[in-house]
Amino acid sequence: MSEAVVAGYQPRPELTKSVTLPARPEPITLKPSETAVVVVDMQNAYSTEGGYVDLAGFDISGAKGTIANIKKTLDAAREAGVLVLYFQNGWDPDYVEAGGPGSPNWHKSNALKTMRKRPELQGKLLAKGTWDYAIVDELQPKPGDILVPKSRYSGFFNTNMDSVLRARGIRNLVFVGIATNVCVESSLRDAFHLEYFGVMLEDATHHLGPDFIQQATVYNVEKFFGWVATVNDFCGAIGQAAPADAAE
Ligand SMILES: NC(=O)N/C=C\C(=O)O
Repeated sequence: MSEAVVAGYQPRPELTKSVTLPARPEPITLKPSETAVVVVDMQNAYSTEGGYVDLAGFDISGAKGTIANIKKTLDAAREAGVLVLYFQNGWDPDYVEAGGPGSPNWHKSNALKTMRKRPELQGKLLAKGTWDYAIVDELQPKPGDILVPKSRYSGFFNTNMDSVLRARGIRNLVFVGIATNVCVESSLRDAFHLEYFGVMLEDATHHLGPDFIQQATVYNVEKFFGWVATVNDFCGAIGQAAPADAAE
């Protein structure tokens, strides 16, 4: 059955107009109706002083600028009718979803390791319902956005992400968030293997670790897994598709 004959279905022809996004290694053409912006783990844990990665000893001084650039990206995306999806990383308050010693996650998660080293933090890091788990105030989801909870680095693993996207005919994913080299890259790689076209906005992502690690992911995405673009280029391109009355 064609979607257009379903009662109550309201096609929005302006969203099917293609725009060309300047990107590396080459420009990519996107239809807003087939595109989603994926906001990766913009929780206090990853971008606010006193959150998990700060307590674990990572430098998050660049996170404020990343938040501002993501906000700009989301404003432009929503105005153009582009779907916005949020990943939210973490586990139940008892950390059952984190896995025990039989899970590599138990051994590699710096949140779990930090809590084992500092027992007074137990229950506070990345646990559902805590300040650490919450999305930062500046980027609170808006009506119509979709939230996908996840318990490992890739937002496609053990989540409904693929079904959510396929049900809406989404083919292109524009990734922003923290951390470039962990959850952003893991999710973009999985997106590639599931036949999605992944774009990373390099100035709306932030890395965990030395600066060269940001460049390593940019190289990987550009060369092997997708496309790299900037916030200004994305906003400029997607603005071409925004309904004429949206700016009034
Ligand atoms: N959101 C992320 O990239 N997370 C990275 C590390 C972690 O969650 O421990």
